[in-house]
Amino acid sequence: MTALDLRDVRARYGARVVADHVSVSVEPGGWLAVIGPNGAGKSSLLKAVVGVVDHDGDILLDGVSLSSLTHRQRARAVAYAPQTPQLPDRLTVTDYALLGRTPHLSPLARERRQDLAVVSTVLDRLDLGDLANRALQTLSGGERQRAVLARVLAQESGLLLLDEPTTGLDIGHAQALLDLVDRLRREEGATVVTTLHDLTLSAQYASQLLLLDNGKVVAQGTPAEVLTRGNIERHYSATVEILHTTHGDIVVAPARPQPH
Ligand SMILES: Nc1ncnc2c1ncn2[C@@H]1O[C@H](COP(=O)(O)OP(=O)(O)OP(=O)(O)O)[C@@H](O)[C@H]1O
Repeated sequence: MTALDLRDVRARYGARVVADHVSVSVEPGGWLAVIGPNGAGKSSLLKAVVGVVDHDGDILLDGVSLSSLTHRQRARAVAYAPQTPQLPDRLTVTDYALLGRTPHLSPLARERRQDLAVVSTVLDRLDLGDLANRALQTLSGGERQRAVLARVLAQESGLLLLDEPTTGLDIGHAQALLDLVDRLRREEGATVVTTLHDLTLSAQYASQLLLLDNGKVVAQGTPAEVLTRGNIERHYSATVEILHTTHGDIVVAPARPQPH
């Protein structure tokens, strides 16, 4: 169970600030979706939490500053799936997912039976069991995407940072993946932060949204508060309608502008 607090966080590349004044709290087991147009600073904000992009301000995990954790403590606490991971193509799916167990092993130790069991369960949950012995380079785009998630889930961290986890997945696999993450959140108390371009999915899975535009927080709150037609038209320059499923979930539908 991990609570995440960002207090006036600024993510920057040298002097170039790409996300500024970000303050948000995610309760243990909560799901925050960071949304916004291309280049808004979403990935950079996630990378600041992982520690691979410089930041100012405070990032706290259960009240403890991330900067005070050792590399190994951070690796145990935070699991991260980048948007475009560089994959070691020759590894099999199992060996790649086992890399997620590294923070749990003592230095130079080999993985234990227990680590193999964790990986095997994760692969089954992600519908990758049949591909366990295949080399990554032989997988389809969506299968590779799921292999990346397998490594992340095998890490069994309290905080999952997933940058565009549904990119390249068909609607069924996207839904299955988000459902699985949602189950980990509900049953095991994992705290989740995702970036998502699919606003409908962000509304249906996240409890809280943070809308970034050009590095600034322009809206934050529940999906209903953030996903208004005005906000989306203003910040994405898109024409949309906000609809609802029969269960009352928000659907953000592109509405082709009518010719005059
Ligand atoms: N390594 C880097 N060095 C300098 N600037 C960078 C670097 N990486 C990203 N940027 C810039 O930071 C800004 C935010 O990029 P970021 O990738 O965080 O946006 P994003 O909201 O995730 O975009 P997208 O939806 O297109 O993935 C962009 O202007 C980008 O050009």
